[in-house]
This record gives sequence, C-alpha cells and structure tokens, in this order.
Amino acid sequence: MTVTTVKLKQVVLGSGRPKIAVPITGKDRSTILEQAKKIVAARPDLIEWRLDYYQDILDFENYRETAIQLNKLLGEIPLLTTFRTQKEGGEMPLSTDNYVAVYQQIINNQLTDALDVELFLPSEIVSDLITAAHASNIAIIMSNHDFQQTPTKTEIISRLTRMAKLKADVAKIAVMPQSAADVSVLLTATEVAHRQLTIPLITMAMGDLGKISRISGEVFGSALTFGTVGAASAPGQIELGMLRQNLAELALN
Ligand SMILES: O=C1C[C@@](O)(C(=O)O)C[C@@H](O)[C@@H]1O
Repeated sequence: MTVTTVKLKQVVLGSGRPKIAVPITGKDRSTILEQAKKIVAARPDLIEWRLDYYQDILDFENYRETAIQLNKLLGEIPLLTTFRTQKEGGEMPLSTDNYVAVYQQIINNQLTDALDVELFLPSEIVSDLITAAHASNIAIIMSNHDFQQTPTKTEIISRLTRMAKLKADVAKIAVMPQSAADVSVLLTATEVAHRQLTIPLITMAMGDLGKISRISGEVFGSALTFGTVGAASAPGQIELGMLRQNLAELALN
C-alpha cells in the first residue's frame, strides 16, 4: 500500500470517532478552488469533489489543471473524487462510456487519493475500475444511494457485503428514511455489517429524519460522516462546526 491508500486508510480507519468529509460542489474551476480554500481552512479529515456538478468534466485538459490546483490546495487532506450518477441522485447526466473515460483519466494521471464507484454500475465496469485504481494506488469507496426509500436490513447488509467482496476499500450506503423505523433499519444494518465485515463502512439515513445517523457512527460502526462548509451535497448534512461538536459530545470514552 502506498502513500495514497495509506493516506485514505489513516483517515477512514483511525480511532473510533467518525471522521468528517466535506463536499465540493462548484460548477467551474474558480468556484471549486474558492470552495476548497474555505473547506481546507476548516480542516476536515477528507474532502470530496463532486464531479457531477463540474461543467468542464469532459474537457480533460481543463479538468486536469483544476485537479492539479485542487490537490495543491488540499495538501495533506486526502481527496475523494465522486461522479454521482443521476440514477443515484447526481446533478448531471453522463453516459457510461464517458463515466469510464473520465475515471480512467483520473486513475492514469493519479489525480485523486480515492474514487467513489457505484455498486450498481455494470459489473465489468466496476471490476475493471477497481483493478485499475488499485494498480495506481488509488483507494475505492464503493457506494449505493436510494433517494426514495430505505431498503430492508437484509438488503442493506447484502449491498455492503457485495462491495467488500468486490474488493472495495470502503463500503458506503445512503438511504432515504420515510419514518423513524427506517432510520432504525439503517442503524441496525450498520451495526450488523460492522461486525460481519472487515472493511470500514460509511452509512447514513438522509434528510432531517436521518440526521441522528450522521452523528452516531461511533456507536453503530460508520467510520465517516459528511458535513458542510457552505453548500450541502445531500439532504440532512450538518454544518462542520456543529457536526464536530456533536461527535465530540457523543464520543465513547
Ligand atoms: O455518498 C455520499 C454521501 C452523501 O450522499 C450524503 O448523504 O452525505 C453525500 C455525497 O456527496 C456522498 O458522495
């Protein structure tokens, strides 16, 4: 394992208290770098660049220059690069071919510490991207998002388990609760999967109902939580300062 995956694993695998990631959602280079400067100043554990907001994603030279400048700004803070597909709540459409082309460029040019790859992409694409990313010492955070409902406990555990079997470095699932019972399903599934799997998990129930899941990771086994400095990238995210305070208050001593 080289610096890159070590950097990410140190962040995600660290002590019991969940680490904090903050998303960048800028549409162009200047906004992305402006957001990054504010986020870096707040010192999160990880910064996520949400590419599905970036208008120049297919102009690779532009993308590459933005990524180089962004990585310089981040310094020691690891970068997670994510293109969220529209099926899973993303901002813009992108063909599967272009998704693969963009990710391959990122991997070949080692422009990130970690890549978010969605579980429900075509299986051959998933395995090829994981193999290529690992060969370039880029960690893989596999993910699945349901913005409409909360799957059953068994299904949530099954999806996280499939991610682990596909050699993801981290398994992530975000669900939309329609009731307190749904939040309880997500938390129980997290607790069970945390006992059964050996890779770090990132889980959350989205929206206001799900906020408790974003501060209770140390109890149930979610290794990281997403907070905001400025714009949110999903419903229910908590402002970084408040999130840090809540995690400290809830720390298991
Ligand atoms: O997968 C996730 C989790 C998330 O959807 C959330 O609910 O905080 C936010 C996304 O930006 C990130 O890629």
